[in-house]
Amino acid sequence: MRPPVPLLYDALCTGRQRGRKAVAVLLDPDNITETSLLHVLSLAAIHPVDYFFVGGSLVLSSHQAALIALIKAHSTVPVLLFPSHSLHLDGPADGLLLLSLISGRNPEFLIGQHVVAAPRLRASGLELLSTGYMLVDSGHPTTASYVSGTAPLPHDKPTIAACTALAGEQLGLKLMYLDGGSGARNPVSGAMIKAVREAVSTPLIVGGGLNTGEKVYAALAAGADVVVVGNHIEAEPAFLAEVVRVVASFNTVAAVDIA
Ligand SMILES: CC(C)=CCC/C(C)=C/CC/C(C)=C/CC/C(C)=C/COP(=O)(O)OP(=O)(O)O
Ligand SMILES: O=P(O)(O)OC[C@@H](O)CO
Ligand SMILES: [Mg+2]
Repeated sequence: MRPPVPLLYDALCTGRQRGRKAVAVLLDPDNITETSLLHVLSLAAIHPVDYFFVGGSLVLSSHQAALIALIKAHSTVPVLLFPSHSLHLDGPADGLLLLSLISGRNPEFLIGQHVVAAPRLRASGLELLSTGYMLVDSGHPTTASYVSGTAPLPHDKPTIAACTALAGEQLGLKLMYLDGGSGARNPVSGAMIKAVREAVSTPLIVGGGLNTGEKVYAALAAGADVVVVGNHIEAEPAFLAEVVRVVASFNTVAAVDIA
């Protein structure tokens, strides 16, 4: 099968070149029902978001494909699978964050899962976005670090994160994702985001514990191109409006700069 045209990746790169910031809402199939999803979709119709990421560290529920179909029935926003395992590939998504957990030293999450998934991924026709995924210590163990059996990057070591991202870029990974983990008590620091931003030229995604407008602002100001918000929108869907407002404030400035 011919690989799909890299529409999502091209849009990310173009957005980055123009200084445009983006927001992704993370929908965890284990924490969302059809009713709560419809509510988020109705809010996103008023406060437009750029991506829906769908995934979770465990995914015990079996309705991931149905949830994605529901998104597709109500929204044109691209859906990217954000799988933590090669078992979590179902649903009519547009693309997939093909994570390699470069902050860890567990071969299963650096290459093992990918080998198992490769034939299915090729047959899926999904746009694959190869992503250097870095878990960062957020003050307490997160499901993602526990499930992957890896130590996260130390919170106060931006240089290690920068070298890790640089190595990932040199290996050909096209996106970098700094993640404090779902529900992180402390989001990734501005110093670490800035260090990674300066080290690589790939688009940079930042998430984990972004539960106030100020934290979203700080991540974007430090150099994130895309912010991901999951838990706090699950708990308080109205937060979506605030996140979108903060992201839009950066894009207004970018538009004025270009004009
Ligand atoms: C190659 C394929 C298809 C899969 C491998 C994917 C890899 C390497 C994953 C890295 C390790 C990992 C466990 C990542 C978690 C990513 C994820 C979906 C995070 C969001 O889940 P959370 O929301 O943090 O966790 P909860 O489920 O606790 O909410
Ligand atoms: O759920 P939150 O804490 O917003 O984190 C989002 C995401 O980056 C986790 O992988
Ligand atoms: Mg979650």
